[in-house]
Amino acid sequence: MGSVMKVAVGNDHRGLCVRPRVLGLLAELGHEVHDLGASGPAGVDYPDYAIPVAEEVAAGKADRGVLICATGHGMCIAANKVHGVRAVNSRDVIDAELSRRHNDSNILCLAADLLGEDQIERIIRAWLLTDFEGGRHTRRREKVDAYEKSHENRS
Ligand SMILES: O=C(CO)[C@H](O)[C@H](O)COP(=O)(O)O
Repeated sequence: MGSVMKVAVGNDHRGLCVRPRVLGLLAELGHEVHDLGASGPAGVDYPDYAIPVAEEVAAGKADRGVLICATGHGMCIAANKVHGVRAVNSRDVIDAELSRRHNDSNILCLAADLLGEDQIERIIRAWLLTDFEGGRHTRRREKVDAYEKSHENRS
């Protein structure tokens, strides 16, 4: 059992099918969930969900974020535009764990079209429980942070 976190969650219409399972899992694990996802089947645009979740994480209002669309790609691209976000699109448990251990990922994107619900649950459980290793990985993360900071005010 890991520590209790605030987790912001977003989905578009294609992530709607797995939304109940994801929200239920996070609640079952005892996390504080902020649901920012689409609640109906009408076609929507993933940036409208990825960016609010990413902004919550970047502002420290949420510890982590989970985003779901058909492939995970659009959510991941949009979330990574927000400074301070390290979003990854994970397809398996090892991949998700490595993104925590080496990259300190703070948003997990998932592909509702390509992953079964059981696999999504396994990935989320592992990702939430895995810590950043620090050490040499901190130096590398800091280089990314420094680049981001030096470009903050450029248009
Ligand atoms: O995966 C996605 C973005 O990466 C979207 O969920 C997907 O592109 C939506 O497609 P459509 O409008 O055809 O339902």
